[in-house]
Amino acid sequence: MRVLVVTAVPPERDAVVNGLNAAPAWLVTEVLAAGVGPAAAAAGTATALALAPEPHDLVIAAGIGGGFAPAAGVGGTVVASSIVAADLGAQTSDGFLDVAELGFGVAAHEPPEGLARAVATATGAALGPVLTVSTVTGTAERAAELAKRHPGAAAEAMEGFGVATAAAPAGVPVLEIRCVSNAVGPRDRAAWRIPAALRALTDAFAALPPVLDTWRDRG
Ligand SMILES: O=C(O)c1cccc(C(=O)CC[C@H]2O[C@@H](n3cnc4c(=O)[nH]cnc43)[C@H](O)[C@@H]2O)c1
Repeated sequence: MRVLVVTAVPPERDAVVNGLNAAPAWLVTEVLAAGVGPAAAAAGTATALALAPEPHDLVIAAGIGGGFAPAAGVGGTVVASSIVAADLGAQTSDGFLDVAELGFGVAAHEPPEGLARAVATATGAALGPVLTVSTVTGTAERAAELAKRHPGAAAEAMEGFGVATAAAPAGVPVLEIRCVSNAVGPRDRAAWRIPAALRALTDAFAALPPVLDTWRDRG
């Protein structure tokens, strides 16, 4: 089974690689640090899929992220039930219109439901929408606006929708796994707990192989 994991930065890539270091031989993984933001993520994912000697069975967007209270606290893990483009659209006098409402395609990609649920169970993660934003939320007002528009939102990060957009035309299923380094809300960079989130990322990927083993046998 071939799995492409796309992170943003090298420390995230290394945390994923550490989690996979005891993975069984049937699980062949390629782990990228493609850059920050949806455009870099999409470009990196599309290139890796196109250059692969054999097709991939699964793509996983992974890394640290902001958590929405109370669903996801710092140090916790979130598995995406949907991967949502949360700030791609148009601001109007009646509010935000997403890219689907504008008639330009989809505003969310859906991971395989059973797989996402099984990964959440195996990793002790919350299962909920993960929002992709190009601008990190920095105020309570923006956090409340996003939470209202996306009921149940569990996390935000900057790459998932780009990864999923590149995987979709290749017909490759996609997951997103985020480990929470900070709360979504007023900006307080000093409060980000990056080492704890990276440790959680390693733990999440160490727990993945048995779930993928069951999934690849699904028939
Ligand atoms: O400084 C470091 O050591 C370091 C190590 C790993 C990652 C970073 C990053 O700054 C990664 C940026 C990455 O993080 C995601 N992220 C994290 N929190 C949020 C958030 O509240 N809202 C949106 N994105 C967030 C995002 O996906 C960035 O790519 C630094």
